[in-house]
Amino acid sequence: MPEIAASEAVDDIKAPQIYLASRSPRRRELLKQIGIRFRPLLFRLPPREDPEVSEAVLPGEAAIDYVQRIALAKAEHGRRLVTWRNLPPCPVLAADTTIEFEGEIIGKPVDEEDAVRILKCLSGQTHRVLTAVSVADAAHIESALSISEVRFSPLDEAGIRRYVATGEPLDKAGAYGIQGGAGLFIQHLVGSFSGVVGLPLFETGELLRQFKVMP
Ligand SMILES: Cc1cn([C@H]2C[C@H](O)[C@@H](COP(=O)(O)OP(=O)(O)OP(=O)(O)O)O2)c(=O)[nH]c1=O
Repeated sequence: MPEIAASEAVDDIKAPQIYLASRSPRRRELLKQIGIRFRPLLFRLPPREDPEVSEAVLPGEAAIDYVQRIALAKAEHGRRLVTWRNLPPCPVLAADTTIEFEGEIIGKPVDEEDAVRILKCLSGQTHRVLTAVSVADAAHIESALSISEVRFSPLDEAGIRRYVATGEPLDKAGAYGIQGGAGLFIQHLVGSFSGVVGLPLFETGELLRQFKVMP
């Protein structure tokens, strides 16, 4: 995990405004973009069979409920870590991103073939990207939701396979990164670019103002 180790050194600052309960390099970059001083709480990946926060979908759960439930659970987990580690009090921020297509929830691909299957589904179609952000301090927890519509151009199998071979889709909901090579696939976006990347900056700013982190 050199990516995490590198940002660990850069972001583990002495006087954070918030704690970040996320391992996503995209969320770290987006927080830096708006000048928030944050201290990451999560470093090494938990074992797959024992995740810190279960991301299993409940039977019949809608994407809009799912994404908000998981963002809240991640923020609550971060808040517990602050208590267990006896860290100075600061709000904790967490987020979750998921894709909704034809009523189905699409998360991260399990492997390359799954990424190919997902991208074939999204090809030539419009899907929704939902990102929920939650901020918690000892007394409160508040959340915001960003929903964007993304239209993919029709993709051929060879193009999909070339993209999947880059490795970019594997750690991303919907098996693509709008901020990366998949930018070539996006015909139309209605909503929040930063929300699709994993942290909607407008909604995040509003939440951070509620917690007096930003003026
Ligand atoms: C659709 C899309 C998703 N993504 C990413 C954002 C999220 O990091 C990821 C969805 O997985 P998440 O479970 O939301 O987040 P994560 O596991 O990466 O990080 P953490 O739980 O530690 O905060 O997909 C992109 O980077 N670009 C895109 O265009």
